[in-house]
Amino acid sequence: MSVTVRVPAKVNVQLAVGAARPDGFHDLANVFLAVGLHDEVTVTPADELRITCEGPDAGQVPLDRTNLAARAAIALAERRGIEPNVHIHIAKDIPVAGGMAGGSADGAGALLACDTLWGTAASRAELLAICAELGSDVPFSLVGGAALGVGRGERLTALETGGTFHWVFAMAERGLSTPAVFREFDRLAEGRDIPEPAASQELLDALAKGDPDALAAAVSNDLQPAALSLFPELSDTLAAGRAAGALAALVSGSGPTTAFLVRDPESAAKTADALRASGTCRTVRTATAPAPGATVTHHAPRAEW
Ligand SMILES: C[C@](O)(CO)[C@H](O)COP(=O)(O)OP(=O)(O)OC[C@H]1O[C@@H](n2ccc(N)nc2=O)[C@H](O)[C@@H]1O
Ligand SMILES: Nc1ncnc2c1ncn2[C@@H]1O[C@H](COP(=O)(O)OP(=O)(O)OP(=O)(O)O)[C@@H](O)[C@H]1O
Repeated sequence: MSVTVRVPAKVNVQLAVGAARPDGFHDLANVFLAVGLHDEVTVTPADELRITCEGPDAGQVPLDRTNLAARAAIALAERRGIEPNVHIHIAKDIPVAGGMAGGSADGAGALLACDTLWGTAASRAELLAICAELGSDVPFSLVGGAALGVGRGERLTALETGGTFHWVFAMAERGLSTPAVFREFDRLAEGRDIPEPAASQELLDALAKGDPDALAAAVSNDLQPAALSLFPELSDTLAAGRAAGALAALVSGSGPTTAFLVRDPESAAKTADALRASGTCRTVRTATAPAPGATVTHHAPRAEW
């Protein structure tokens, strides 16, 4: 028996960040949009917990119990008093440490895959609670679509989207650590009053209408100055995308992946070509949004030999 789950990456179309809380986290108004770049997580019964990973960034993925997919399997097994004896294979297409919630996607994917494999029948509420324990972005990886996340970003409200949005993503030569970017945000914010984070009504209306021009006018990312401070070369990538005619250019979440909103598939191809030619990034991908959340794509008995 094996189960495969497909899980999307995300881009944050608004990331409003409040002051650091006593627990070190920051309150957010985090508008997530799931995009059509995916990891696939396959689980198969095994003698002990084991992780393998394939894909261009596989070398950077931890294969021990710190992997979010392993932590998800362990969390569910502990709740049911069973052993997490499963082989987890990750086919990784989401950039690692790119600000697109790749590790979170694998956590949500492994959780849904193990629940299906083990027949543990967790409710949606229990799955979401386990996701929130694993990381702030993990609940969104499970639900996908578009959502507003408050608190650490883990308390979600689904959002309406009125159409398909076209995106181009430029992956950088190196990663950025999410905690380091939040620390840089705190450093840059020192001595300033930080307003309570709030979702922008213009942005929610633009999503609901499916209007790319209105969305482009409303996107914002409070972590962008911190990401650019740690990785100044990203300004060149943003400038290259803007010069190619992107409607909006922004850092995705904590970066360093940069995201370009474009009007249609033709503009996506043109912007992607210009970014590739600019020599300011490692790889370039196009994708549409919103994409569905974690989905079981394969659930079958192991082939008989
Ligand atoms: C930047 C985003 O990707 C935007 O969606 C998320 O806020 C980060 O989500 P994530 O990677 O799932 O983050 P977590 O694993 O929960 O936390 C990693 C670290 O990021 C910082 N962190 C994260 C979320 C948050 N609301 N405030 C924070 O300050 C903390 O230093 C934390 O120790
Ligand atoms: N399944 C996983 N895939 C990738 N990285 C993982 C995984 N599990 C744990 N990690 C660790 O998490 C770190 C961040 O990886 P990840 O790809 O999730 O970053 P990210 O996309 O920037 O995250 P986010 O957008 O949620 O802030 C990696 O450097 C790695 O050490």
